Amino acid sequence: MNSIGVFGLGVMGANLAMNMANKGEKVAVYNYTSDLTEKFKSNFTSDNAEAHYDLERFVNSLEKPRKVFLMVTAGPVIDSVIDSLVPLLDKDDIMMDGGNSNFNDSNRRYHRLKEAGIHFVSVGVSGGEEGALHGPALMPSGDEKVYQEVAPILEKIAAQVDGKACCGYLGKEGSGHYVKMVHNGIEYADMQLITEAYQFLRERLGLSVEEIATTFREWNEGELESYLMEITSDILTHVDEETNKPMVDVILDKSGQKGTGKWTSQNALDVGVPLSIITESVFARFLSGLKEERVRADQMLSGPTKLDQDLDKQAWLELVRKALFMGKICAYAQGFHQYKQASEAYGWDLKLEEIALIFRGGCIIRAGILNEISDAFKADKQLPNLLLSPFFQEKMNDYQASLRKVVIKGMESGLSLPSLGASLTYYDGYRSSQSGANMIQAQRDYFGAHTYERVDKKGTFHTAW
Ligand SMILES: NC(=O)C1=CN([C@@H]2O[C@H](COP(=O)(O)OP(=O)(O)OC[C@H]3O[C@@H](n4cnc5c(N)ncnc54)[C@H](OP(=O)(O)O)[C@@H]3O)[C@@H](O)[C@H]2O)C=CC1
Ligand SMILES: O=C(CO)[C@H](O)[C@H](O)COP(=O)(O)O
Repeated sequence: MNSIGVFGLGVMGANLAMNMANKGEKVAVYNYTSDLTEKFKSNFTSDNAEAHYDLERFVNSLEKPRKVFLMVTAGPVIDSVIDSLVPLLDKDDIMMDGGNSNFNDSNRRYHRLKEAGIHFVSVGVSGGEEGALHGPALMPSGDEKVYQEVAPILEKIAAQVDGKACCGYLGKEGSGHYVKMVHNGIEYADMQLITEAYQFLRERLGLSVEEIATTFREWNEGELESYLMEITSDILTHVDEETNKPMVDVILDKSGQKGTGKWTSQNALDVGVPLSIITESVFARFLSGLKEERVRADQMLSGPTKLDQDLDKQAWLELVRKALFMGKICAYAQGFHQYKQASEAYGWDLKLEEIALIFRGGCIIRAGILNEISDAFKADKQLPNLLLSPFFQEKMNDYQASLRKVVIKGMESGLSLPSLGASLTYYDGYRSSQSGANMIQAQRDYFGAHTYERVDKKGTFHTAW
């Protein structure tokens, strides 16, 4: 009998199944069309992997309670796969969904399957193809007791950092997919911030692609150490064989997106979290999609005509490095604020320090600084915002002037820096003991008699303006 079944042998499913087999699990695999099953069989031979072409045989090859891991296209496909599996499963069997599913769908599926006596575990998966094969970050949720039954497999196949699996029970219902969704939001912000730093270095400081590759490699050895920094410096060393130009210059500047960043921003509006950096990163992808319009606008709309003197390269490199680090921390602060708020709103009891530990390995946003982020939430379970922890408070106080200089210089030069700009605006807004909201309240009361509170006495007031 097999200990687990993987349904879906696309990029992620095939690699996860190989990972499980390589770690000693007896894995049954199935794909709803036979082509990918054939491909899997020709790419991978192992005594631990058994390919099936018949769904019933696939299910019956599993030891009870059966554990089926779905790795198929997120959305309605998951529901149709669940529909096909439910009649073949027994009470107490366990279904896991590793796709990038919307957490609202996962909540619905959890309750629907519960009624059918089947346990549902949402498993956020990050790490791409390589991670799936060698060790992804896994973000599981559902019933804790049920998680304990699948934990030995999940924790074995996950990435390991300092002897700890990048996998752990996160909370009830579909909270695992929620954690993965916000992970992707942070991923969008991190990518956009690196891109803006790259644009500043190239377009304003005049560095060559090779110089930026070297700079990013050096930065990756310090506090900016991260997977995204590493792959960006590598991307910048690639040359297109056809044109002999840097690969990055032959790629069309229109970015795709599959929806998780947008969902993160949509949910931030629902739970009331200022998620400006991540949301600006989503908007930047939308703006990038308007390629033809942007080309037209470039010919019609003017920017600054004259740039000031040449900038001191060494000094500005350090300013940009600090600005990038600060932007990244502000993006993490927003993402973790969203976890905190959602945890309260949905009654999930998410452990922020555990989430940061899971992100340390396997996933796309893995970064050295996650140790400090975890420490900050561990030291103060009630910490309202990462920026208020002693470690990050000191960093922010030290780096804010750099971020300010880079944003001002970039904007003055006509560069569009939505996420660095949003980081600075967030930082200044968050540290403002006096916001402009008194004026908003006055305006609301003026046109709509919405009332306001006063600074000098308790109560609700209205003025006959
Ligand atoms: N790629 C990545 O980096 C990551 C992806 N994910 C998530 O993992 C999941 C799988 O992604 P990935 O492997 O990249 O995608 P692929 O496109 O490579 O694979 C999709 C899988 O879904 C199956 N599928 C599609 N339609 C149906 C259907 N109607 N019924 C049954 N099966 C179907 C496909 O089978 P067939 O080809 O035969 O149609 C295939 O096995 C997605 O939810 C994705 O969001 C999560 C983390 C990272
Ligand atoms: O989940 C992932 C990484 O963590 C997937 O690669 C996802 O597709 C990335 O999102 P997008 O395609 O919207 O950029």
